[in-house]
Amino acid sequence: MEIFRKQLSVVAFRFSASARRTVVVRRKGPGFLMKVAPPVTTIRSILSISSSSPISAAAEMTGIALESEAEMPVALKSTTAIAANVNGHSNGPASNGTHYSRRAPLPHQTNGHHTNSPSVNGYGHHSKVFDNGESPSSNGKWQPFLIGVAGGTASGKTSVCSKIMNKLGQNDLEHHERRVVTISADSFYRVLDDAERTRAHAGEFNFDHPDALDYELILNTMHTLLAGEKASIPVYDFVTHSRLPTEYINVYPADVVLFEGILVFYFPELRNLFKLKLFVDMDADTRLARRVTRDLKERGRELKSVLNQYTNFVKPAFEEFCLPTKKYADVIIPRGAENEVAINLIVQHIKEHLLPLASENGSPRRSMHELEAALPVEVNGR
Ligand SMILES: Nc1ncnc2c1ncn2[C@@H]1O[C@H](COP(=O)(O)OP(=O)(O)O)[C@@H](O)[C@H]1O
Ligand SMILES: Nc1ccn([C@@H]2O[C@H](COP(=O)(O)O)[C@@H](O)[C@H]2O)c(=O)n1
Repeated sequence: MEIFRKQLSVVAFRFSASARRTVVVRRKGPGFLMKVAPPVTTIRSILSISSSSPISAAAEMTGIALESEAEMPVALKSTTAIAANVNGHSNGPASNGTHYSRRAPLPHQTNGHHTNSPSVNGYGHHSKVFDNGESPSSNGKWQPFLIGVAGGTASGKTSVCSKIMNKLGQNDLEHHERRVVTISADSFYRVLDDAERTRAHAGEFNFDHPDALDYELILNTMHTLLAGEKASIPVYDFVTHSRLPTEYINVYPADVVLFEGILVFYFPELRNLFKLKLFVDMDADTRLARRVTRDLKERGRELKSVLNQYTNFVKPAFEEFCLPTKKYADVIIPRGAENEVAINLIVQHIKEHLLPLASENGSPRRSMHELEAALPVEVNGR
């Protein structure tokens, strides 16, 4: 059993779709790691997982031992800010015009075994088989692993994505080096005509109906990213209910794309692009309270209009269009971003998809070692 020594004081766990057991390792003071006997608990007490999920299947077989410690709270950002932050640059004419077209290797890929040598698809390490044994795409070419994150308004979708990014150490990387990006469906509200905009300012436009979104642009963007190309997406302004006219966000090719929004599971074609579907679950009272606070503070709204909009549109549309899509989720995350255990499980799952697998002996374990050398979360297992 090999123990990995890392700087962060985080309890971590090892969970693999192929693993049959889990070992928990806890840091006890600086430089000392202690193996603790894993209390076996059922994964369903931590998060809900639909029976069709690969995680579920493994968990059913496994009996997962988990422990968690409180972490520093993450900075919670507005959805648009997250999209801009994660994806890099608001590279409109006013920006410095820096464009990145190719990802840099991860630190562990420069140590000999996984150098950045070009492959048939031009993405170097991307031309690998995933560690769950599946091809990364149906035709054998590399494709990003698309993850959908749905949930009601203010349920914590953005915060969950932000935590995932933080735990994967992506926010500390240069934008062009990131292997995971988050996109928000908020970037894709369609352009309104004058009459619609007037209604929007009066809180009388239904932004929670699927027709409020520019679905064509969403699909085009997803297909662009799946083709491994850079996509440019609008920057949305919730104060004016419109796209910023001269700005856009460049989304660079990444291994994992998180796409979050209230209706991302509503459209069948979009839904079917997701390899993993997460639903962030939070009670309606908490969501309303958070939405009021956020909309007054960040979206330039008046209390009366927020409450009217919520009663007339947000709540009914949630029940009609969003809630029924919960059944499509592979993983349901109760309590949103507070649910460290669920988020850690998802992070672990993503890490396994980030791994370049084709190591010399083809062992996923060796790839895990490499990833742990590159990512700031302690993981041990086997
Ligand atoms: N655990 C939490 N505790 C307190 N406030 C939270 C928590 N999670 C999210 N929030 C706040 O609630 C609001 C909505 O969260 P966010 O993650 O943006 O949700 P969504 O993306 O689903 O709309 C934000 O203002 C955020 O700061
Ligand atoms: N101009 C707009 C556009 C959208 N909304 C509301 O945003 C909500 C979705 O964003 P979350 O971050 O809360 O998931 C949705 O419920 C719309 O009502 C808006 O108020 N104004």
